[in-house]
Amino acid sequence: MTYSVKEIFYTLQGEGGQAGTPAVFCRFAGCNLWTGREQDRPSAICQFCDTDFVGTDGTLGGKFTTADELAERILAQWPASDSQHRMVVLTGGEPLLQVDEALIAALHARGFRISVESNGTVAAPQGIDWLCISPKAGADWIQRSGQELKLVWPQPTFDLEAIEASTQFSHYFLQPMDNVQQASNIATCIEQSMQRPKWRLSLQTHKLTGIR
Ligand SMILES: C[S@@+](CC[C@H](N)C(=O)[O-])C[C@H]1O[C@@H](n2cnc3c(N)ncnc32)[C@H](O)[C@@H]1O
Ligand SMILES: Nc1nc2[nH]cc(C(=O)O)c2c(=O)[nH]1
Ligand code: SF4
Ligand SMILES: [Mg+2]
Repeated sequence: MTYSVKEIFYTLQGEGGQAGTPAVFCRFAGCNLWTGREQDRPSAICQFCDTDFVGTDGTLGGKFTTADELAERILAQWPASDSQHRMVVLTGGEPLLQVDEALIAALHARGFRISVESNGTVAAPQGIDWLCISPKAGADWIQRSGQELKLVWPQPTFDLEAIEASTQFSHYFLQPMDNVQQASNIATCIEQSMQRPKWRLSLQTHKLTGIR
């Protein structure tokens, strides 16, 4: 398996139930719901993406021909003084187009807790420690269980009650869509959460703090 990686960087998880936790981010190139080209955005299944996941030209990006090679590059970003709190976030693009059992084993062998950010269209392999699913209206939503459901909101065709009844996650979050209507999206998320307390507000704290 050759892994195509856009970028690798060390930061704090900005979103969801693990916000504030130091983690190495590995952003895989490519997605099944958008090409990543601006001219294709209006016709894409997922049209609100805030991320450049095209190519392998970002910080420490590249093609990795083995799981061990990629896991070593990820480990090299972690503070040498710590072996107890290693966490990696596999994201993208859509990471589950590339993440396999070999990579999971190679990261676990190096003491990492493995978090994944996925759009839920691909069944997750075994061994992921924290699976965050963020479904997209209009896409096939297959992976309906995990640690965290992080619904970017509003997405008009989604119904919160129906989602609650058809999923099994440990935590449920509403994350305001970052677009020109962000202020009203935040207000809508707060209102929805207060009406349906199963859902908590997830802010993209890395954007608020100006970290990566
Ligand atoms: C860039 S995606 C990559 C992982 C995967 N493809 C997915 O969609 O979950 C990482 C996270 O950012 C969220 N996201 C993307 N664009 C956003 C936006 N404009 N506003 C808020 N969250 C956004 C996604 O829903 C997902 O939870
Ligand atoms: N700090 C930080 N936290 C994040 N959580 C999810 C992200 C993503 O793009 O997948 C992300 C990101 O890009 N940066
Ligand atoms: S599914 Fe994720 S990576 Fe793909 S276009 Fe949507 S938000 Fe971006
Ligand atoms: Mg992001």
